[in-house]
Amino acid sequence: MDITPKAPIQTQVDTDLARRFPPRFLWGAATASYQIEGAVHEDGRGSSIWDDFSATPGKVFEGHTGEVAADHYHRVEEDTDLMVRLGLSAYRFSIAWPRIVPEGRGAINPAGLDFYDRLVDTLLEKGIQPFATLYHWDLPSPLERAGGWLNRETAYAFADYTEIVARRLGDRVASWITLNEPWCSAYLGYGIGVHAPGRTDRQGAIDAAHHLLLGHGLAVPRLRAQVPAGTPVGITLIVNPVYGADERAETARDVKLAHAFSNAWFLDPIYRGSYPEGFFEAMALNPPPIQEGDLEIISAPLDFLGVNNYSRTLIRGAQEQPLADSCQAVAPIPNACYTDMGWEIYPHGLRDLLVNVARDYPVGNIYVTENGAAFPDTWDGGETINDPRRVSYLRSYLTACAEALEQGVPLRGYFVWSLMDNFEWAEGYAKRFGIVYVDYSTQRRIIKESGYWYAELLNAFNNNN
Ligand SMILES: CO[C@H](O)c1c[n+]2c([nH]1)[C@H](O)[C@@H](O)[C@H](O)[C@H]2CO
Repeated sequence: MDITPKAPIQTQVDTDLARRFPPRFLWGAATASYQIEGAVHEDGRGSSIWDDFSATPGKVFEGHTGEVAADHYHRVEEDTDLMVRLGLSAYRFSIAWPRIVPEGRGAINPAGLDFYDRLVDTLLEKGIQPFATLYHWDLPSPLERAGGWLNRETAYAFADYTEIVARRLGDRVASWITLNEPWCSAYLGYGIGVHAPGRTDRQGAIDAAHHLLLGHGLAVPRLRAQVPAGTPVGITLIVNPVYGADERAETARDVKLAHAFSNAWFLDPIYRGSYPEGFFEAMALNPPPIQEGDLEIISAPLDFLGVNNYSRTLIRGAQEQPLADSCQAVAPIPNACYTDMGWEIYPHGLRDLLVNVARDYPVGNIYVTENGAAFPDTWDGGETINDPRRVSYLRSYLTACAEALEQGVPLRGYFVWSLMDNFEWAEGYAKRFGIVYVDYSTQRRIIKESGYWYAELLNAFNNNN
């Protein structure tokens, strides 16, 4: 049965592309609590570091905050109906720790659990698999006041929070993701301060990263104890393919450093039980405060790796020995295309990283848990928004996924970022990633051309299987 809405514009139906994906491949869209929910003062929700950061003048574009965002908190029915219209088989969302345990530790807020209970039940009623991320950056403010991820205790608080959520939702959530991109939390939040909590201490980034990883490792067994046997548990990491711009030895050296900084910093402890050799020296920093047994905890076996990828890094080596986080990325690249974030569009990078990660690490299954593009979409009041560049971006990156599958990569699903336009962190609402447009003045949702294209692709896939 063809359930897709008739697109008001003719979108080329990529039936050939759809045919390249195996039966039971999951097709989803992803969001995150602080970016879409709004309702930050409702039903007992506590404050998060992103409430504090966005309220701090100069931190977020034009002082934008997540106070209202896309008002998803009040629009679950409407937004899950949108997911049905798009033909999604899964939906990746994140749970706001401050809604569940407003102080970070201690008292539980029943209304917070009730909200996600309703969301999960609604998704299941509409035939959509819930993929829950436990932490997508909205740390409860009281924990930050106690040191945040610089404080080892936060890792234990995260494990306690995880158990509370899993006890309530564990019987219905299809798959669990502990952390979203701890690299961002650690480096952007504690190292260079462009994300919450806005600290600028590179050693702090190393220490925070360790405690985020420790929280992940502590949370895994607590999750597994509360969910049905076999429920997949994983983590989502940025994985950024790094290439050399030339054949010089210093370029090869710097590519290796940049890979350690971008990827192995987290992949190695999780999947190899140790940090990459020489990494802390290459950062000219001290190792984090590792305690006996930490790496065993951190490398708890997982069922899948969630990969977030949007672009690549191209490196031109510097003569002198650089720090790992100062390797000379090359930009702009002649004849390259860029999204509105200034990220190069390079779909081969996704194929290459999927092949390399599956080869180099025992990741089990892989999901692309985020991939998408920001472009300066505008709405003229019409039935849709023409965003041909996003259609082209998605077609090219999904082709890369198909190529990776054909090379044997155990890719089990793809989540487009994002279901709808939302609060893009320090960029506020200035950057639009959605396949659905949000008119923030009215909260009206308008499916973009890319949304109709994605729905047609999923429908073609369903018709093949
Ligand atoms: C550099 O790309 C990162 O992998 C990345 C990109 N993104 C992310 N991580 C985050 O997980 C999302 O919350 C962002 O909204 C999204 C778009 O910026």
